Amino acid sequence: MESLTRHTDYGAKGLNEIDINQNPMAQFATWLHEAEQAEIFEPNAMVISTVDADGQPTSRTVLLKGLDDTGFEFVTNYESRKGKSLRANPSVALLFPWYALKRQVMIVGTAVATDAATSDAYFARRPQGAQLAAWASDQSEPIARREILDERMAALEAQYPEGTHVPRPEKWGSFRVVPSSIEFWQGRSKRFHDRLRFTALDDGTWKLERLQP
Ligand SMILES: Cc1cc2nc3c(=O)[nH]c(=O)nc-3n(C[C@H](O)[C@H](O)[C@H](O)COP(=O)(O)O)c2cc1C
Ligand code: PXP
Repeated sequence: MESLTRHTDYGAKGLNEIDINQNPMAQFATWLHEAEQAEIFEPNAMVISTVDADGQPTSRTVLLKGLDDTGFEFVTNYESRKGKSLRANPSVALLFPWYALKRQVMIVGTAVATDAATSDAYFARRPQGAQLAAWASDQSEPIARREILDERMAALEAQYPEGTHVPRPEKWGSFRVVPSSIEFWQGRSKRFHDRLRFTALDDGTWKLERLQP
């Protein structure tokens, strides 16, 4: 396996304290826009790590669905494995792995369920198939056969013909991750990378530090 011994050079493009936006959410929006421009697959995909009631960490990918000065939003099933973990422990880590740009963004924060109106508004914008899938799936629970899921879906499609209103299941909705730190990582040659980390201060401002590669 050639990839295991490869030493790819991550290039000369740096990240410095002068050029970085002093508002990390604005800096994040710039990098997300650049990931979109680079046409990488699902630039808004992020890995979210949670810790369950027993202290066991787990990670999985979700899509970023909203971004503003207060945090990062995603949608999921509140009764899923991650939903249960977040009820027990709201601490999370987010990772945006933009390898094609030799970049990653690492966020530490706290996840809070949004209000029902926010979840309703997003659910209403989803394609009907995805709305029905949210009803059909008890996310993260084992099931004996794929056919059972397909039968559930067929029954839902009969109940809600194309174009009819599908209400949001209560078990499904959005979370907002309120960041306590945001690190911007830019890969550089010789594994001598740039790392700039913002930490939220009590007065609402951010402290910026450079970390060693
Ligand atoms: C690119 C990608 C995007 C995904 N986006 C979501 C998402 O936004 N919400 C979600 O619940 N699951 C999403 N999934 C599925 C999750 O990775 C995961 O399988 C699911 O949420 C169950 O996780 P859990 O059992 O740890 O709760 C996505 C998977 C991939 C590969
Ligand atoms: C199970 C699941 N829920 C939610 C999402 C994200 O929301 P949406 O389907 O509205 O893009 C995804 C995206 O892959 C998903 O797989």
